[in-house]
Amino acid sequence: MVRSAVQVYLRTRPTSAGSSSLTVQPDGKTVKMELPKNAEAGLINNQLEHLLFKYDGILPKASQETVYSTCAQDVVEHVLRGYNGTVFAYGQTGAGKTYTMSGDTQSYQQRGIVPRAIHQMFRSVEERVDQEVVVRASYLEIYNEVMYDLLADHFDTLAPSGALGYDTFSGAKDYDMGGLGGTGSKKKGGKKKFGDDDAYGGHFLGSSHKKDTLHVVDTEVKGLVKRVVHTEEEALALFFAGESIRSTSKHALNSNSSRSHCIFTLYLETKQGSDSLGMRGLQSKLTCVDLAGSERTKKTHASGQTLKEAMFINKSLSFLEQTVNALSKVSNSRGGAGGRRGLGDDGASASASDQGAAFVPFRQSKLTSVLKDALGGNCKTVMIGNIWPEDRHLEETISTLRFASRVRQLTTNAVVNERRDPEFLVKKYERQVANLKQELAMRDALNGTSNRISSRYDAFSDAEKQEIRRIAKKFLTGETPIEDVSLHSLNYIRELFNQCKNCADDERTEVEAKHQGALRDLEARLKSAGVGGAAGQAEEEDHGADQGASVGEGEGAAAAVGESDKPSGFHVGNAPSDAKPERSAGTPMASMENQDDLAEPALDPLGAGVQADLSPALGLAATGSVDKSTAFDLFKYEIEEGRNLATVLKERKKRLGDLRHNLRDQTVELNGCKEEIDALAHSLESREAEDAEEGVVDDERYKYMQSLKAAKRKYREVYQKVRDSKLQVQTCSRDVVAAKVDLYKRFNDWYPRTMSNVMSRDELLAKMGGMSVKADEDGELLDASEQFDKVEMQRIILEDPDSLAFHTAKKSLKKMTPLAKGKTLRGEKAKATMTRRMERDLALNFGLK
Ligand SMILES: Nc1ncnc2c1ncn2[C@@H]1O[C@H](COP(=O)(O)OP(=O)(O)OP(=O)(O)O)[C@@H](O)[C@H]1O
Repeated sequence: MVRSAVQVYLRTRPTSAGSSSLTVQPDGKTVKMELPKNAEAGLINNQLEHLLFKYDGILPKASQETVYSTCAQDVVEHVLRGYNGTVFAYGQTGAGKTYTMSGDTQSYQQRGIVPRAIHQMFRSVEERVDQEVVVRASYLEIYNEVMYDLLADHFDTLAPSGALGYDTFSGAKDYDMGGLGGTGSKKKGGKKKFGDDDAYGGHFLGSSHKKDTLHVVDTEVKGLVKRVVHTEEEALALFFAGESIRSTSKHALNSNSSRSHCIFTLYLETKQGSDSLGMRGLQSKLTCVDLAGSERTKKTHASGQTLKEAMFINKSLSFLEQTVNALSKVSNSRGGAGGRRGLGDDGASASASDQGAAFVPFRQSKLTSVLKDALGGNCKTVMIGNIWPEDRHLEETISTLRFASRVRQLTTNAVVNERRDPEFLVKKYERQVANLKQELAMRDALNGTSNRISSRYDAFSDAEKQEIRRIAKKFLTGETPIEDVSLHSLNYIRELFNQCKNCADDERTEVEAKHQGALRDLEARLKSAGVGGAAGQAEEEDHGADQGASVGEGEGAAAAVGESDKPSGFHVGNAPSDAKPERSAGTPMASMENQDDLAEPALDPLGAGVQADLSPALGLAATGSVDKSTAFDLFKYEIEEGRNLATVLKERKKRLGDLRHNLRDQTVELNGCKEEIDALAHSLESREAEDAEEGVVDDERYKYMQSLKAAKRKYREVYQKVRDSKLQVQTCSRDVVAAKVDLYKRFNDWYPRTMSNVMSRDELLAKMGGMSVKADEDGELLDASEQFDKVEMQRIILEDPDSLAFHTAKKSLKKMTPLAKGKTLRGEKAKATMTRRMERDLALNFGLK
C-alpha cells in the first residue's frame, strides 16, 4: 500500500493583462498573493497583506508536454503497475481546465493530458507481449446533476430514471438550487441508486475504524458503458466522440465553456503468468476529470439555461469543497499529509475542536461520490489548479489557491489491485483433472500389462526414446501388429506418435535424396548425350509455337530437340489449360486474348505451380493488392517495357516454331534416307548371297552398290542439315527461355514498384480500360478529399509517426455522422468502417500492405 498525499500543481493561463498581485517565489513551488488594501480600515489594522500558498509545482508558462510529464506521466505509470490513478483539473471558468485535460483536439501539438495518457498507456500495453491486457474506456458527464454516458450507443439521458441515475442529493429538490440539500424531488428526482448505498453514504471519520471505510469503497457507476478498446486509435476515437457531445455554451468569459463535469476513465485489466506459476491479475483505472469551472454569474452575464447550469456547477463545486474540507480536517487530525498545510492557509484546517468525528459528505453530490477514491481512497491522485491570473479575477484566483491548498493536505492509500484469476484457475484444474482421469482410465483398461517404459509419466531418456522408435518402426513396417504394442500411459502414447512421425520424416528425406540423386544422374546423362540421338527416337512435342520435331539419326545417342526446360530448373513447358489466369469477358484483356498467342497457357507466370518453380529462380514476391494475373497482362500489353519484351519473346518463339518445322521435315527426309539405305542394304545382301553361289558380280548387284553409296551420301548430307537445324533449334530455344526470363524478371521488378503506389485492381483496370474510378485497396471509391486526406496522412506520419493514432482517430471522427444529443452516437456499421479504415491506414503507412 502506498500512502501518499495528493499532489497539487498550479497552472496559470497565459494572459496579456497579467497580475501584479501574484508572484511565484524563488523555490518555484510557492505563490505569493498580495491582498488589496482596504482603504476604509485605516492605516493600522489587522488585515492580512498577502497570502502564501505552497504546491508541488507551479507551471506558469508550461507547454502541454511539460504539464503532462510533470503532472500525469507518473500517475499513468502507477496505473500500468496496478494502482488506481486520478488526474483532475479545478479552477474558475476560462482558466484552462479543458485545455489542460483535453487540449486542442484539432492540434496534435496542443493535445492535452487525456490523449497523451492514452498514448502512454497503449505504448506500454503493446510492449507487454507476455501479458494479456484488456483496456476499457468510459466517459461520464455530470450535467445539472444528471449523469450521461457519452459512450453509449445511443446518447440517452440515463438519469433520472435510467441506469445511471441515482439520487445523491438525498431528497433534493433537484432544480431548485436551494434544494440541493433539501428534501423531496420537484421534477426529476432520480430514484435509481448507483453503487451500494452504504458505500456511498456519508462517513464519519476520525475514529480508527473509519479509516478503512475510506479505502474499501469502489466508486463504480452502475450501468456506465465500458467499451473495450484495442488500440490507441480506438480509445482516442471514443474520447473525441465523447468530447464532441459534451455540454458547452458561450458566456462572457469563455466562448466554449464546459457546462458539466466530465470524467473519462481507462480501465486496465492485466493477466500475467503461466500454468505452473499461476496467473496474476491486475485491475486498475485512470480517471481523468475535467471539472466545470466555478463562475460568478455577474461576470459571465449568465442568464436562462446558462444561469441554471452555473448554479448547478457552483453548487456541486461547493459540495466538493465541503468534502475536501472535511477530509483535510481528518487528515490534519491524524498528523496531516507530511506537513503539507498551505503556508497561507487561513484557518480552514482542523482546529483541536475539529478533531474527532467528522462527517465527510461524499453522498451529497454525484461528483463527490465518483471522486471518493480520488480524494481519500485507493488512488494515486494529482490535482491541477488552473488559475487566470488577472487582477479582475483576484477573488476567483484566491478561491482556487485555497481549495488547491486544502486538497494538498489530503492523503490517499493506493494499493496494487491484484487478484488471482478464478476463471483461469478453474480452467487449469479442469485440464489437470481431465488428464488424470484419462491416465487412470488407461491404466484400468490395460491393467496387468506392466511395461517399464510404457507406464512412465515423466520425460523419457534418449535411450528410452530410441527403444520406442524401434517399436514404432516395427509397427510401421507391419512387423508388430497393433495389438502387440503396449500402451500403458498417455505419456508413452504421445512419445510413440512422436517417433512414428520421426520415422515418417526420415523415410521422406531418404526418398527425396534418392529422387534428387536420380535426377542429377539423368541430367548428367542428358548433358553427355549432347546432340546425337538414335534415329526414330521419339521427341517430346510442345504445343502451339513450342512444337518439337522428331529426329531420327542413324548413329549417336538419343536426344530430344524440343526438350522440356525442366531439367534446367526452369519450366516453360505447357501448363494445363485450367491453370490459365481467368479473365472476365468485360476486361480489355478478354478481347486481346484470342488474337495474341502471348496469352499462352504455357507461361502461367502467376499460377501457383509455375510460380513455385519461378519464385526461387526469380525471387518473385507475392505482394501487392492486385492479383498478379491481371498485373502481368497489363505489363505485357500496356506497359512499353513489357510490350517490347513480349514482342521479342513472340518473335523468337515464331522463329523457334519455323526452325522446328524445318527440322521435322529434315528428320522425315533423314528417316526416308535411312529406310532407303536399309532397303538397298537388304537387297544388296540378298544379291551378294546369290552372287556368292554363282561366283560372279552382276550388274544388278553393282547398281545396288552404287545406289547404296548414293543413298549414304544423301543420308550424310541430310544428317548434316538435321544436325545444323538441331543446333539452331537449341540456340533458339535458349533465346526463347532467355526472353521469358527477361520478361518475368522485368515484370517482377515492375510489379512491387507499381503496387507500392497502392494501386487497386479497379485502378489497374481503370488504367487498362480508361475507367475513371479511383478506388482504395478495400475497393472503396475515394473522392478527391479522401485522396487528399490519404496523402495528408502520409505526410503527417513522416513528420511524427507517434501522431498517427491521433490523426487517424480525428479523421475517423470527422467521417462519423454528426453527433447530437438524442441521436445515435455511433452505429455498429460506422464503427466497423472506422476500425477497418484505421487498420488499413496503419498497415499502409507502415508498409504492411
Ligand atoms: N495554458 C494555456 N495556453 C494556451 N491557451 C490557453 C491556456 N489555458 C487556457 N487557454 C485558452 O483559454 C480558453 C479557455 O480555456 P478552457 O476552455 O480550457 O477553460 P476552462 O477552464 O475549461 O473553462 P470552463 O470552465 O468555462 O469550461 C481557451 O481558448 C483555451 O485555449
